[in-house]
Amino acid sequence: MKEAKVVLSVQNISKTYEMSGNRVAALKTVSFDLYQGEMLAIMGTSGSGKSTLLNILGALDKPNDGVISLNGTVSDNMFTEPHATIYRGDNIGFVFQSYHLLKDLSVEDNIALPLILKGEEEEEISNKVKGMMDIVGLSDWKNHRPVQLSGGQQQRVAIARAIITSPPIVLADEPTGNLDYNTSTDILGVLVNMKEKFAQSIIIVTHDPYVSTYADRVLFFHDGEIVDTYTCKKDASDMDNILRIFKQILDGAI
Ligand SMILES: Nc1ncnc2c1ncn2[C@@H]1O[C@H](COP(=O)(O)OP(=O)(O)OP(=O)(O)O)[C@@H](O)[C@H]1O
Repeated sequence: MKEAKVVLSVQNISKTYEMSGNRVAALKTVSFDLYQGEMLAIMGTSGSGKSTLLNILGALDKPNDGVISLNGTVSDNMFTEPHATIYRGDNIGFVFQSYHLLKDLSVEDNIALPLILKGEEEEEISNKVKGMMDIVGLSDWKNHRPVQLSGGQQQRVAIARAIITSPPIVLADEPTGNLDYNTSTDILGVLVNMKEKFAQSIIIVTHDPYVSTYADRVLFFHDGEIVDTYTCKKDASDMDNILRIFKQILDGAI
């Protein structure tokens, strides 16, 4: 991982919310690099700033301070429209816990949507969607509506839709949060497969230590700060190490 290219560099990001006169420091000078082809898990206690971070990285929310550079370049306009929408469209694929599929569209059309919005040619769209449905194993379900699919199949559609435009970064917020163990394993396999095939970088927010064992690195958040980092060894010790660190944070030992 050391020689890999830095795709996203997050430097001293801070975010404070003000509600009814109360100030909440959701992120306090958070810094880290995301490498090309890396799966980075974000774990942490409730309210530690994980969703806030994901929203900022996806230009859905604006930090009060700090800098984000993409491939070594800082965009001053990243958080203002229309630049934020362009940044998202060119660079980010989103995967959510609750899939966020359009219920009236078929599997095929849900996956095609980002390409249609980008104004790609019909034939190009059709070829890309067909290829993607093969990769995620949904070709036989192409005319189904989301409601006719299992949770795991719906998340496969959501992943296919997130990466159909080949974004360099995928932001996944609890992507297996609604799925059972076997289906979670299946979906994590799809994400790892995608990252290996297309050298994408994935940030995955999770409460589940098992999910984090699929990552290359885990950042542990507490009270708006990164309090520990763990590089996965990709062996049976990962689960124990991740659980131990998380428990120490919950116990207040870190
Ligand atoms: N829009 C908002 N307005 C005010 N406060 C907010 C807002 N969004 C988040 N916060 C506060 O910022 C802090 C961080 O919230 P955030 O949702 O990022 O945490 P989280 O780690 O994702 O939590 P969880 O694991 O419970 O989803 C919390 O104290 C939360 O109450």
